[in-house]
Amino acid sequence: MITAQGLYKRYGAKTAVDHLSFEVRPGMVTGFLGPNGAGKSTTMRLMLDLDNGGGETLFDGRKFGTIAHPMREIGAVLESKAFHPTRTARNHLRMLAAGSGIAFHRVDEVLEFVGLTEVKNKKPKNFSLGMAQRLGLAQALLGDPQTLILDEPANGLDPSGIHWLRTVLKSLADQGRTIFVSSHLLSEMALMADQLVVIGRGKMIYNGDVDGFVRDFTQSSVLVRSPQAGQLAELLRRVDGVTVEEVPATARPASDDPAAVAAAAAAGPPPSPALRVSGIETAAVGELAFQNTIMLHELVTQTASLETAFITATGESEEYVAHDLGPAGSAPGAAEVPAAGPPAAPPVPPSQPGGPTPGGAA
Ligand SMILES: Nc1ncnc2c1ncn2[C@@H]1O[C@H](COP(=O)(O)OP(=O)(O)OP(=O)(O)O)[C@@H](O)[C@H]1O
Repeated sequence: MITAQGLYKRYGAKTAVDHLSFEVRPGMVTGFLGPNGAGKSTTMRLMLDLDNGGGETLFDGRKFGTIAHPMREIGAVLESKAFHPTRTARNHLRMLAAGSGIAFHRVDEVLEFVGLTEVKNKKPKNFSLGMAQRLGLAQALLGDPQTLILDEPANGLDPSGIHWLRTVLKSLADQGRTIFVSSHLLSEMALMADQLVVIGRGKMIYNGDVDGFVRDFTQSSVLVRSPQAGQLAELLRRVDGVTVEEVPATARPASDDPAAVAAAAAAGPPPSPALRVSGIETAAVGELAFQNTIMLHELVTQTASLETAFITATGESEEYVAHDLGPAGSAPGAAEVPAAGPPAAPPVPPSQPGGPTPGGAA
């Protein structure tokens, strides 16, 4: 169990972490979320006594500084490439093992576990970000610790690496360990985390279970499909606080397109009309339909995603807000370029997901 009390950090006039208190319980994965610059890394550094600031963090009742061999109790990765520049991956871990009284055979075990056996005699300075993350996790697991604190461990991993990481962290939690992990991959967090600590501008926004976060910051709705949708909509609109929206039917193919007509025929009759209803429980929609002998073809609760909840919860506390990019050449004076001058540059396209990022990591 981690107990953080009143964590606080200022950089000059800026308060990076503003009196944060929370608990991270064993036997589950706790996700640590917040927009860029929210104070996640600073909080993690404070927890591990790597930064000066206010507040106190206890690990199973003890301060980090009083633990004789921290690596054997707390495994942490805060920097993805914080390795010795000239040692091989294996020697880097052997050096750490020696310092904490950990048997050398454990080094080969953890390297095997994270899939780096083939490159164990290579220098990590040449590792990709994903390989560095794996080595970081190997380092954190070296002392078989009860507690793991990981800052963005999925950063740089490929999809199968991310899947593997999720399986590893969940199984470590199932063994009763305490796992505190930050990530910007919300879909991943939705699959991995049981509890969440969400911060914005250094302040606590939410501390509790994942479902509660989505419930608190989004509105769920009910999708109901019925051949008598119009009649049901009328009844629902009479209930206080209920809003009803008609869901447009999927566009039908143009009748003169033989391939589209054949595909539509193969797909069967069009579905009955649907309504999206908010402000009422799913069961109550079903009961209202039943009492009025309205036939239903579908009745389902639609829950918003963790991403939607995150954007709603942290929208006000985003530190870095993007703005629209105008077309190149729209700067003052651009219009005054003489017609005989060089042609204007084409508009800058928006960056593609996964595309190169200036100055970004390889
Ligand atoms: N060494 C420093 N000197 C001055 N300001 C700093 C320093 N380190 C962090 N900050 C500021 O403190 C705030 C919190 O930073 P921090 O890196 O903890 O955020 P974060 O949530 O980890 O962000 P990200 O998701 O982008 O990694 C930011 O406004 C940052 O600019």
